[in-house]
Parts: sequence; structure tokens; C-alpha cells
Amino acid sequence: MPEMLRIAVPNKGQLSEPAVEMLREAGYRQRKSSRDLVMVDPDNETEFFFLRPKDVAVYVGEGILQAGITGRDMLLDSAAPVDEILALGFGGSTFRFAAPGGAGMTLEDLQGKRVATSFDEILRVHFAEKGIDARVIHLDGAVESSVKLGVADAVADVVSTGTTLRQAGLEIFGDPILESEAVVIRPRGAGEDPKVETLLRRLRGVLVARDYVMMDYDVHAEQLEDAVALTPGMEGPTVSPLHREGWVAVRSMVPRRQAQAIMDDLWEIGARAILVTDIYACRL
Ligand SMILES: Nc1ncnc2c1ncn2[C@@H]1O[C@H](COP(=O)(O)OP(=O)(O)OP(=O)(O)O)[C@@H](O)[C@H]1O
Ligand SMILES: O=P(O)(O)OC[C@H]1O[C@H](OP(=O)(O)OP(=O)(O)O)[C@H](O)[C@@H]1O
Ligand SMILES: [Mg+2]
Repeated sequence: MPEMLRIAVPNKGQLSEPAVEMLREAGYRQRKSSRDLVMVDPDNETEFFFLRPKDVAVYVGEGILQAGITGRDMLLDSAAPVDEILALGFGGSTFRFAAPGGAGMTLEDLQGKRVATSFDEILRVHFAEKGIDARVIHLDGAVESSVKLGVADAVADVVSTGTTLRQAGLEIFGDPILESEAVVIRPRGAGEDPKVETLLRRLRGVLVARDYVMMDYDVHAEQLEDAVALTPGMEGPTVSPLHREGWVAVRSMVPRRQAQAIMDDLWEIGARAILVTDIYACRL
């Protein structure tokens, strides 16, 4: 048996499904049932371990697993000896203070108060940095209820849409404590590992395939420089001769979200036969 690459993946919660989906797009076999705790992918010599999201950094920090997917907030809260090596663009959230609406709280007002959170370590570090002496009350979840129930004076919690806070009658105050998203981690100080490098290259390929499209168009050679300025591509666009005298065909990657605006601009300078296609997979 070849040496297996061992990767930790969240087994439930907000990050689990999108992480599994991304690994599948990256060509890895993924679990069939959300109850599977281990999944072997022999073709890729990789084993996936489905662990509680907060535990991922612990396993990777101990060097038991060579890489893992978790939230940046969770990795920082674990204080495990791991490095973030790639941000994955999903599971975005901010970690923020909130208190009853209308109270007009500031960070300084937390001096001597009780603040409930599921991320004690992040909060303690933040208070230490800001010189605030407050009591951190650990709760495992549903932190928003703590103020109404009298367990805390304010909360520090994960905010995505803000709906949960609003429904609990709480209002954000102060600067964001942390911006988080799903990330790939590895043990701190780990040396180059060709299998981990392959995983990263594949995941970067998925990120590019999600964020970019391929654009093809024909343009008169006189307008080529203007057109290329609109579609500079990654390492410069491919330009090929067309049978039609004085015209060239151009092929370039462009950001998906700008594709329509770029097509409008290309049309304006006389480009025609402008086509956009999805990138199925890539290595850059
Ligand atoms: N809308 C969201 N709500 C909660 N977490 C989110 C959201 N969007 C992204 N995240 C991120 O997902 C992770 C939280 O995962 P999750 O809530 O599944 O774990 P958990 O709270 O420890 O687990 P559980 O809720 O099952 O006890 C964090 O990294 C957080 O930043
Ligand atoms: O800003 P929103 O879009 O409302 O999302 C944020 C909420 O989602 C998470 O809770 P989760 O569902 O993970 O439950 P938990 O409190 O048990 O962790 C988080 O802890 C907030 O409560
Ligand atoms: Mg949660």
C-alpha cells in the first residue's frame, strides 16, 4: 500500500457540504452518506477523515493528519500549531460584538462586564490586545439568547446575514474582531509534501474555474491593443490569425463577474463573435 495522504474535513455544520463539494470538484472521491466518518480514495492515495469542525485543527496540529479544512475562526480559537495555507472562498463570516439594541455600547463599555461566546480564545486574545478586563462566559452555541436570559451583558458571535442577532434583539457594535472563511491548514513548520502540494494545486484550480470564464472573440487587428487591454488574461491572451484579412481571434480568461461588462466594452470597440464558456478544470 502506498503512503496515504490524510485530510480532515468537517463532518457537519456550515462548512461540511461546501467542503465536500469542493473536494469532489477537485477530483477526489467523496463520502456517500453524511454518517461516514472515513472515506478512502485509492485512486488519489488519499484518506478523508470527517471530524467535528472545531476538532480539525487539533488533529492537524498534532501532526496526525497532513492537512485539513476548517474555518479561520476555529483554527485561531483552537490555538493549535497549524498554518493557514489556502483560503477557499466559502463559509464567510465575521466575528463581532453585539448587545441589546439602542444601548449604544462601545468596546470600552465591556470593562468589567460578562461577554458570552463559543470562541473564548479569540475573545481573550482580543481583550488582552485592547486592554479590556472582561469576563468571558463560554457557551457552546445559541449564544444570542444569553443576554436576554441574564447570563451575559453582551455577546461575541459569528455573524453571517445578521438575522439571528436581529431576531434576538441584539445590535452589532465595535470593529469586527475577525473576518473568517473556510481555509486549508497544515501542521506548523511542515516541510514540502508533494501530495499536499497536489491537493493545493487542485483546489486552486477549482477556485479559478469558479471565478473565471474563458472568453473568445474576433477583432480587427487595428483594435487588438485596445481589446487586449480589456482582456489581459493571466499571462497575456492567445492571439491567432483569422482567415478573414486583417482580423484576429483572441482567447483570454476573464473574471466571471465582469464577463458581461467586458463583452459590452469589446462590442463597442468592434469585436464580434464574442463567446463565453465555463472552465471545467485547470492548473495554472
Ligand atoms: N451563517 C453561518 N453561521 C455559522 N457559521 C458560519 C456561517 N457562515 C460561515 N460560517 C462558518 O462556519 C463555521 C461554523 O461552523 P458550524 O456552525 O457548523 O460549527 P459549530 O457551530 O461548531 O457546530 P455546531 O453548530 O454544529 O455546534 C465557522 O468557521 C463560521 O465562521
Ligand atoms: O448571521 P446569521 O446568518 O444569522 O448566522 C449566524 C448564526 O449562525 C451560527 O449559528 P449555528 O447555526 O452554527 O448554530 P450554533 O449557534 O449552535 O453554532 C452562528 O453561531 C450564529 O448564531
Ligand atoms: Mg455553529
